[in-house]
Amino acid sequence: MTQPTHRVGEASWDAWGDPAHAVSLTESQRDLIGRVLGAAPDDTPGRTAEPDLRLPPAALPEPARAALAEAVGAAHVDTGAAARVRHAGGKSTPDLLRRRAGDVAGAPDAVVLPADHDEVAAVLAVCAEHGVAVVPFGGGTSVVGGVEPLRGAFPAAVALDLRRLDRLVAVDGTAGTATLQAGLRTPEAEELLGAHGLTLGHQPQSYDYATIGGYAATRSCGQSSTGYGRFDDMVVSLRAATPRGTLDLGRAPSSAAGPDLRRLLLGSEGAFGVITEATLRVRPLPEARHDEAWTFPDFAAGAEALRALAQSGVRPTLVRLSDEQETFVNALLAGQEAAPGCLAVITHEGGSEQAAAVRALTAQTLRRAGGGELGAEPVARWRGDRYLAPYLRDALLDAGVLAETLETATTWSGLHRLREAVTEALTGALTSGGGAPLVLCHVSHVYPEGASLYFTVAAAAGRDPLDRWRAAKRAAGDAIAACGATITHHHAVGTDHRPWMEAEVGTLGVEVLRAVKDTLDPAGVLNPGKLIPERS
Ligand SMILES: Cc1cc2nc3c(=O)[nH]c(=O)nc-3n(C[C@H](O)[C@H](O)[C@H](O)COP(=O)(O)OP(=O)(O)OC[C@H]3O[C@@H](n4cnc5c(N)ncnc54)[C@H](O)[C@@H]3O)c2cc1C
Repeated sequence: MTQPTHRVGEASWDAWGDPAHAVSLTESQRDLIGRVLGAAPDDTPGRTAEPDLRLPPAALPEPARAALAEAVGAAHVDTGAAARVRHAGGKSTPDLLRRRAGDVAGAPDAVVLPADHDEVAAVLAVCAEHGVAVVPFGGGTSVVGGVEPLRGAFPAAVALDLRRLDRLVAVDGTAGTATLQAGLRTPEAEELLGAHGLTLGHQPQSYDYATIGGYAATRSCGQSSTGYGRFDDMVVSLRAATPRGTLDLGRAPSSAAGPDLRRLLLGSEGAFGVITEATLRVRPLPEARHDEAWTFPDFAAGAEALRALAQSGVRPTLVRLSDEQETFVNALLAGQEAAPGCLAVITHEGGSEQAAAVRALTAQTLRRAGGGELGAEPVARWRGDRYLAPYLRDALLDAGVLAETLETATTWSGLHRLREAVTEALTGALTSGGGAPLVLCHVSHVYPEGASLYFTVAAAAGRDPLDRWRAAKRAAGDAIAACGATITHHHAVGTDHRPWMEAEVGTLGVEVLRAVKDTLDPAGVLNPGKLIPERS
């Protein structure tokens, strides 16, 4: 059984993905949105056409441009408007709102496309010498401001686009590992691995565009994390270029040789170095997959069932539980009658016998916890739409709806308090004359000790949707911190979560991060303004 390998075209500059997959809302969806949220497209700022964008002239000093051209070849230093606009930021709703409004003033001064590790190292040396900020750019799917081309103290910034690092370097079938270059996107990585009968099993919703290097740099977590693990847990070794030289980290499946320095690069978000390749644990392509949807009377019962499952040691591949509101809204959007209760999606992949055995054990646990089986069909529907859902956000923005997501994680003991607190914060911040927002939530990843909560918010955009979202995000972030939960389970820190980093790791923790940065990047050119809080 192969993993999805469909190819998508170049992503749109002001929307999620391939314009060929753009969707429009149906009349009844529009009607529902108008009635429930009081949203209307006419109330909302329109969309700027690409030819009407006003881009400031590229400010890259000529000696720096010439040195970069020498490092990677003149054809791979692109100062053209199209390239600069497509590297102006990531794919959060605020990113898209800014670009739709024609705000690309912060676009990088050039896009640099190295071919290999040595060229990446050469680019970093040039940028450090000439004082140019350098923003590593994988798929550009960051939703936390991670690829915003901030200049920091420097007059210019370049986006370091890793797309030319796109090779499967080696496969060790005996060890079950594969070495992949950082710029490989998931569909291409899976196609290369599939030819060897292998898979990574990493399936975030940004699957079509995100890259191996981006996953490592953000500690990404795919939807099948229960079975395949988080991305950081798949990493056996890493190679990274830094302004001070190369780091080759990891040489055995496990080691006691001091603190695990791989973990310094995992989640370093381009602030410490540029990951150029990773050796990853891979798995045989699954022989079988069993999909099963379950229903629970309410979210509390569903969460309790997932806790029992996670603590039983039985590991399905994918576990996800929507709350009552999300279950209801998803059914309406699919044009179906909404049943009461909460929907859980569970899948099992692997060898035929193993997948069947785990499925039976899962069913036993969930039945005992009060779950009812709904069969495979709701999962097939969810699976068919899961990589298309982000296109819906663009259609909602067009329809005058502010739609965004955020995520966090905590222990099972704190889960309900966290869900309530974040829901209250978002509802309080986004309730206005137009009505209350919709706040939907699901458990997206489970662990024996706790789970992550993923919130989807929809509200009338109004005249200043950016300002509305900023206030809502601030309220939600404060609520998360007050609950003692993590500010991010898998989206990373970027610019957006920086204000809560000190609460997350403590003052001394921030100092440690600064010390590492000062050692690896003494000029401070790597991805300024991300991850590490400003010195006060
Ligand atoms: C619609 C949508 C759905 C998403 N769903 C998920 C999900 O299910 N799970 C999940 O984990 N995330 C998800 N994300 C967030 C995002 O896809 C992840 O953070 C992903 O890991 C980013 O990969 P990328 O290649 O696009 O990195 P980019 O966005 O290009 O970069 C992210 C950060 O990493 C740095 N970086 C990139 N490449 C390198 C490198 N080689 N070396 C050093 N630093 C580097 C960048 O400078 C930046 O700080 C989603 C995003 C969107 C828009």
